[in-house]
Amino acid sequence: MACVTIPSVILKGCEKAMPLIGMGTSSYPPADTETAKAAILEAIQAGYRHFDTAFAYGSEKPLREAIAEALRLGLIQSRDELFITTKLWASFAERTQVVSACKMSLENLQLEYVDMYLIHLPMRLTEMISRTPVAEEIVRPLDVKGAWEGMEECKNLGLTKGIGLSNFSCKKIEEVLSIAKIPPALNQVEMNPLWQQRQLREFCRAKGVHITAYSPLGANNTKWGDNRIVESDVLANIAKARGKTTAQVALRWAHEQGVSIVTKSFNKERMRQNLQILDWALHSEDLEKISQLPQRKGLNLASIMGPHQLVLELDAEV
Ligand SMILES: NC(=O)C1=CN([C@@H]2O[C@H](COP(=O)(O)OP(=O)(O)OC[C@H]3O[C@@H](n4cnc5c(N)ncnc54)[C@H](OP(=O)(O)O)[C@@H]3O)[C@@H](O)[C@H]2O)C=CC1
Ligand SMILES: O=C[C@H](O)[C@@H](O)[C@@H](O)[C@H](O)C(=O)O
Repeated sequence: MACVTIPSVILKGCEKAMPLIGMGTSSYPPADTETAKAAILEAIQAGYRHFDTAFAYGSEKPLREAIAEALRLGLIQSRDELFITTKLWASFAERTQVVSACKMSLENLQLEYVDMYLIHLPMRLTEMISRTPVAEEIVRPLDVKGAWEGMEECKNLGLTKGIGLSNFSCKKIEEVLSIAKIPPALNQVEMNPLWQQRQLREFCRAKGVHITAYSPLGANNTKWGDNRIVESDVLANIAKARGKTTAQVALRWAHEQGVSIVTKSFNKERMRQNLQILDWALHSEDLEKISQLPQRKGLNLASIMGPHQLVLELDAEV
């Protein structure tokens, strides 16, 4: 089967162009190493070159094994052909720990550098946790200045080609911009037809911060998502009219908004289907219908971390 070529975007302060569609590696229930590795290899064969991982997902090691295997098999000639994003976990989100946390991820990945390093969440945990929800005492506000200085140090040391944010609101991004020597290249947030992020996108456009959409399919079949996108009648009707699947309509919609996408499928057919969104377009009446869909946030941090005051406040920010 043919391998799709995915267009890339040049990001502020990032030395490497980022493919506009990336493969997510956060799976539920968590995939075992062999399953994740096989899926990533399959994705490379399908044409994916951007992989989104995080210290917290436990998918850095399977990704390392898949990269090594892809090189062995000659699916790629060099690691440089891949764009690897990983994330600073909240338990290490303070000035003195950022660089060592980045090195820990590099060790897990067996890479000399990643292409993008993101602050995973706009909060700090005072302990390493292996399960959620967490106790309220360990949840702290993020020291934005200290954490961002640590991220800048990672970039200056050559541990990453670019640095950015994830799950940051307009207010929190403003705080970063007010102290940044290197501005954040992007903010990775939930975005899909049912949570379109209009306000945040407008703000980021004005500030030159790129948006990456996560859970573009609403993360169906995971504990942090639901089936409201893949089972939406409005999207299904548009899909029928265009001869596409509902998932492709959701992904094409995000693509047409000028954002990049990270979406996860460990299924050979679906991961290929999700790349077939580049050579057709939604009609203006489709876009009109999608713009009228009622909005609801899918991923609330409080449902993961616990309904703690600080977490509820973060969830309320846009
Ligand atoms: N920064 C952050 O805080 C967050 C980042 N992320 C990142 O974004 C990635 C993608 O988001 P995610 O939350 O996984 O959700 P997605 O919206 O990408 O949905 C993934 C789910 O949809 C299924 N699926 C994939 N393709 C199709 C299809 N064509 N038709 C029907 N179902 C499909 C997958 O199952 P199957 O594998 O069986 O196909 C999986 O259950 C994550 O893997 C992670 O890397 C996600 C959440 C938070
Ligand atoms: O333990 C918590 C989880 O890792 C969660 O907070 C994040 O990982 C987020 O859902 C994501 O998928 O990026």
